Amino acid sequence: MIGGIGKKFSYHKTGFMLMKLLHKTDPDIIPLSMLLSLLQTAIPYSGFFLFARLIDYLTAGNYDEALQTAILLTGINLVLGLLVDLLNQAVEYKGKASALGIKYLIREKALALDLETMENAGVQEKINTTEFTMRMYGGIDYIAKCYQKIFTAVLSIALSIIMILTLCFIKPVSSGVLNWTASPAVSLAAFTLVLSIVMFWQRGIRKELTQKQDANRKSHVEAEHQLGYMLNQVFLDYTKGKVIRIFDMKGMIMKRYGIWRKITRRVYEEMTAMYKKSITLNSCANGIFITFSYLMVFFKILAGAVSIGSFTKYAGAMAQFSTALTEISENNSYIERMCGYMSCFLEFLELENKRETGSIPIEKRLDNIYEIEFHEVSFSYPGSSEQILSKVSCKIRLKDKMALVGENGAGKSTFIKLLCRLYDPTEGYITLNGVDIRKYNHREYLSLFSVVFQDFKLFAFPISDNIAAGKKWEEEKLLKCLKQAGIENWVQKKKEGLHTSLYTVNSGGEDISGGEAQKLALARALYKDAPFVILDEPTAALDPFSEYEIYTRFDELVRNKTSIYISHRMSSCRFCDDIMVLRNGKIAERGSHEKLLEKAGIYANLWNAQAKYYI
Ligand SMILES: Nc1ncnc2c1ncn2[C@@H]1O[C@H](COP(=O)(O)OP(=O)(O)OP(=O)(O)O)[C@@H](O)[C@H]1O
Repeated sequence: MIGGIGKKFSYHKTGFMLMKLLHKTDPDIIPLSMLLSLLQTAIPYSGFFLFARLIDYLTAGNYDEALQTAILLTGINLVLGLLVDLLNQAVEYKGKASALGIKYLIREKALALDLETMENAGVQEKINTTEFTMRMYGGIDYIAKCYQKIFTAVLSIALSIIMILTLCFIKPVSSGVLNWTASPAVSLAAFTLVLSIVMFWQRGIRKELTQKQDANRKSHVEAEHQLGYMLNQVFLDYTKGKVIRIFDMKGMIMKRYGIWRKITRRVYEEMTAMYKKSITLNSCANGIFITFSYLMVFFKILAGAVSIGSFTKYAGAMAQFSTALTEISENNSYIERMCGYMSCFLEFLELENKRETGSIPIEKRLDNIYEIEFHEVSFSYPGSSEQILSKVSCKIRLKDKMALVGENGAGKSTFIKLLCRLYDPTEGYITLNGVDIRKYNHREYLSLFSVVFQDFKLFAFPISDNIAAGKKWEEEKLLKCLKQAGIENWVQKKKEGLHTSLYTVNSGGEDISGGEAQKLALARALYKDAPFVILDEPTAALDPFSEYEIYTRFDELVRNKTSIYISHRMSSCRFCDDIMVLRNGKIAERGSHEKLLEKAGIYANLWNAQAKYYI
């Protein structure tokens, strides 16, 4: 399932799978948490037994034994308390470290997935939901903590049931009405009845809470996502500051922010009211059970079934039982809330890379004889019915300089995305040297292309990492590519040279102009030295001199390679051997510059329209 916040897994199945994942990242956490639960349970119960004994010794006047019991009680409490503290810290620390490891897993998967899947709105929603949940409510370590608390509560319940049943079955020694009220049959029946009422009540409270959480989930995630966008990419993104000021967008931005803030506030208020209600109702259920417990023990003491010292033991066990029921109910609600969100994370991890279908390696050819052909290729973007390309068939001629021309939105960039297999055709297929490109190993196939995208992206990393794309770089080759792109002098003037960081002005980096950035993007494409060079509007931000230089060096830049050039500057297309004109999703015209002018069709119209302004 790709789209939306799904509920593919049940809450506890999600929880179980998350715990498995946590166990994989650190196999110690779960055993340590279980040990912690055992110790946490041992503290109150050892206390109940020893305290009961202490009171009995005191009431019987056995002061020596009373003193020994008091010392034992204090010692056990001290040792267990210390161990619980140490274990708690270890589990907490390990949990946080694993949560970071799991965050790393998300980022690694996001980079490994194919672009088509990552662009899908449903997938983005899954990532947003996971990130938001971990930020707002804690990560998988928090869910593990809830499970640990539930485990402690279950242990506590098991011990208290044994004690309560023992108490129920102890027969009174007195006669009359007390004999009847404290009899095992009545004690058992009363205990079962009160327990059923309390459990039924708590189940109702939890169900209502879960329904409310489910209803609020979608709007909550969307509102938080919008607020996150406003905060990180509008208010704090100084590069948008000039547009905001020139177009006086402050009012509009604050209004939008206000709307989303109102939605989040409403969600929080509703959830807080619901939590308050559930805590109050749980406390009432708790109160009923504790009152019943005290009465039962009280009757047993009056009927002579147990000693006065046993009051603390049995009443304590019953109070523990009731608290443990509430703990289970509350932590179950937290788990349901978290797992409701975090099931998205598991669905995201399950997504498969659509591009990892092929395995044929790409033949390494020094002669660069790679021939690509489109066979009746049609394409619509996922989720859209609009056909961007329709039954396009064409061969990209070997080592030609080809130009792709067409009006805005004609599908030129889409053609390139299909060629590089960032997307697969909806119909038809593409071949490389006669073999369907889906059969090739995708990473190897991608290595054939060097592209300067229209929206080329540089990163706030050093220039060297931007150009060599993080690979081990050779200085000489790097400088040569920078020179070919016309930006070598600019880089050499920088104090840090190739190590200069881009954009991070606040921490010693360099802010760069649009044209400089485009030249660096061109240098990156040249450094890759792939057999296909694709340049999508590569000179749009360049000044006339720089553009002229690139054109004159174009032959040298793409020598011995197949190149595809996309530009709305028609004059640049004349350098190309083959021009393809796209219109309405089809190849409307194809030929050399001279041939297409002669044809007096779309290309000639585009050429003449532009030529008019340059005469
Ligand atoms: N990721 C996407 N999802 C949906 N539609 C898209 C996506 N990318 C592009 N389109 C649509 O596909 C059509 C072709 O876009 P494309 O970018 O291929 O055109 P182009 O010829 O390169 O345009 P331009 O000359 O303006 O750069 C456009 O209508 C565009 O809105």
